[in-house]
Amino acid sequence: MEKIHNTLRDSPVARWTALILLALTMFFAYMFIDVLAPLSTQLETSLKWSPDTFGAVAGSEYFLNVFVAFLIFAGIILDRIGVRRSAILSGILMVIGASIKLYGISDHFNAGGFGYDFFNSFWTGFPASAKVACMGFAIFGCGVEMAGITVSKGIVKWFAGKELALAMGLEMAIARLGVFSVFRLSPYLAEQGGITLSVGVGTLLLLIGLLSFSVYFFFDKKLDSQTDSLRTASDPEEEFKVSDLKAIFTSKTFMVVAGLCVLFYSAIFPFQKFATGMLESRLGMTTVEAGNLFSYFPIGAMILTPFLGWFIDHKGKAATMLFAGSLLVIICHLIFAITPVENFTFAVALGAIILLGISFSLVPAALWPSVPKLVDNKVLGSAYSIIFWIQNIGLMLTPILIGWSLKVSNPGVAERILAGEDIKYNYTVPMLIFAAFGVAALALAFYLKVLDKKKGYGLESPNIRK
Ligand SMILES: NCCCC[C@H](NC(=O)[C@@H](N)CC(=O)O)C(=O)O
Repeated sequence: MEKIHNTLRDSPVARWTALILLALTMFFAYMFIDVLAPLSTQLETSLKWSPDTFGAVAGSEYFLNVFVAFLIFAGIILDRIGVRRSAILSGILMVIGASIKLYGISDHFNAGGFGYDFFNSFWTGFPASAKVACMGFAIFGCGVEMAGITVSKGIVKWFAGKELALAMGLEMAIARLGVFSVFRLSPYLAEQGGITLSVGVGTLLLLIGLLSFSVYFFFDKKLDSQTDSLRTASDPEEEFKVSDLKAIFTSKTFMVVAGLCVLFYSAIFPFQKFATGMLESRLGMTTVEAGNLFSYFPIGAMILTPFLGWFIDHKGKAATMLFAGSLLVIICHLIFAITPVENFTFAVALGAIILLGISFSLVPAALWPSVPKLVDNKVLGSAYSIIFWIQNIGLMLTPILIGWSLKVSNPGVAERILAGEDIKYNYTVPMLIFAAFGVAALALAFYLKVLDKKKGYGLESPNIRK
């Protein structure tokens, strides 16, 4: 009897293999997200992308998700068609979007290739290459965010009641390894064969990611068929209805988590896009050196996140971790913002980057496995999609705000760089803005702790109950 009731998720080999397949695609996806991040200086000289153009391209990843509310639809689609089909759909979107972005920055397009004249004929202050890159990145953004919620729901499907936070922590660790790799690889590839080579390799890797999702498809199908055959007539699967979403939008605690998420991540992901430029400016480094230094950030997060996930599974304390992580992000950004030039040494920068890595482990490790404690499983895909959607609004606007603040707090610098002068931006104002996001996140983390205590969601309790 014991054996008959086992499904694929009860086999550690099967469920960890499923995790690796999902995480591998996210590894390549996270590489692609930041493939241009360490190349801001080259983009400014070769494609005439000023900081605000660079910020706009970075923010375009979220454009369709936010304004067309694609993410909300993606959550509904996920809850309706299930994890495996949603995974394939998201993988295809990522490959299409990446290919368009690749075309936009290619020499072929910029030498007057197909569509160049059209994209060069309007809003001439914004380069044609950036317009096409934005279009491609917006489509890629639909794919990567859909993949993110799909993978989260997939992990809950395989690991609920088991090593859920550890599995999510490992998936994020593998994604961080992608960010680390791209900060090393992208400047190197750009040096060898130009920016096109960096983005070209990133696009090719996304194809491999799509293949990995395709293999996962069969694991997921097998698990569903086993679960269906175990389900009795008296215990049918709960159908998802769009009206169920009301419960999510009206939950105060859920909205506090979503608010904390957008504020915290706005202080992290957009910072990643500007960090290399900031380090180049503050430490007088080359792009490659700054990229190498900053690559310790995702590595720190990569090492710590699974341990913290394990801790949450066995000991709990997720709400406390959200508070501690928010506090750390403020300290780090203030170090970057206000440490006087003579004290801002390599060691100080490295210390702040490591602290930021710890912060970036604490919050994600605690936040994502807490969501299933707040909502019903049948709306879990939609719950993740709503959090992502709110988060995406911040992730889209923040790079634009930071790029703009960098430009206006450094009057005339962009023009002097374009004229060939070797001068640097001052990053004080942008870094203070990042610190302010941290302060607001800390306030919400405190409120969440209060709410959890009052309403007993169990955010401080372990996931695995003995
Ligand atoms: N299984 C964990 C899923 C969330 C991971 C989280 N990513 C995001 O929040 C993305 N929406 C951000 C993005 O795509 O830019 C993370 O910590 O990486």
